[in-house]
Amino acid sequence: MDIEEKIQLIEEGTLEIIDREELKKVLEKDEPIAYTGYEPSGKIHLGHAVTVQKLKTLQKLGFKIKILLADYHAFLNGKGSVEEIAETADYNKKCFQALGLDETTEYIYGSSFQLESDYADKVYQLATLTTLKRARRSMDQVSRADDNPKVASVIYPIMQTVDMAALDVDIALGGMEQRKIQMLARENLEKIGENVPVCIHTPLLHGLDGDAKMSSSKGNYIAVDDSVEVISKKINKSYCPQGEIEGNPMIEIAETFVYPNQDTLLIKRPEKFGGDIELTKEELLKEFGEGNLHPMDLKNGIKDFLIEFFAPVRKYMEEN
Ligand SMILES: N[C@@H](Cc1ccc(O)cc1)C(=O)O
Repeated sequence: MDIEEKIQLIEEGTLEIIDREELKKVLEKDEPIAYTGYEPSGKIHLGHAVTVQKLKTLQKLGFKIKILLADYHAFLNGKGSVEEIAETADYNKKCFQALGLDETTEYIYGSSFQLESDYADKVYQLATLTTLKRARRSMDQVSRADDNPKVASVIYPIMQTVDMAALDVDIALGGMEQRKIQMLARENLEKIGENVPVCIHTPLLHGLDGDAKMSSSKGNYIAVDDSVEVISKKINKSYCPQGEIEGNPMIEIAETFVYPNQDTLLIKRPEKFGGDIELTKEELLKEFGEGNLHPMDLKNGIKDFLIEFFAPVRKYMEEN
């Protein structure tokens, strides 16, 4: 595969790559490193699966993958004690493995290197170079709104920046909510003479309730290890207005998980409602957008897809 083809694969389903020219150089390296950090979270859900899917693509292209289980970051963000968070991190690691990242994937706990003197030295350097305003602003979509923010909230983005140097990454991948932190990191790493990674951002999924963001704290997600019954129940209840494409979580799931993995979506219907149909992405968008496909039918197709798509995850979680 030539470099242009690789870039196209990486670009598919992303919102932005900063920047494309730098990515070309990274792709010429022998074993480039890509990373994503995750605050340990009660459940690993479809939102997380968006970046994991992209990491799998990068892995197939020869990247070394590092997954940061960002325990100290979760602690700084008020998610519990470091010990509690470490336990959640172990469970998350198993979920990532179940999602099909191979054995070469490295899982790294933040706390395993974030106390080292070299690390601390870089944090202090960046603390002198970063304005409070910019650090705070970078956290807008990562921490909950707070009228009286803690110092922790400005240490957080600085540490995320130093992670990139400490883990020696060529690509920093994250959802669009990470954008302000990642852009700050690019500027700051350059200032302290560190390698500046290419930043790649993937779209955020709407919650099943139609909320702007799928998130663990809102409970509006499908977890990758949800049972068949739970998937069915959640999909049946989810927001899916007839004829509406924008902000429709069922359409988003089709675009993000169905079509990158298969050409058509099978929708089973009783004969009296027209019988089974198989739709390409273009057909689905047209039929649903024009109001010709009933939300219940779309939901059934998505439900059947997700049940099958995550069957290997449920199996892995049971066996391990
Ligand atoms: N900020 C990320 C977590 C993260 C932490 C440290 C990093 O180096 C990278 C990512 C989140 O919101 O979940």
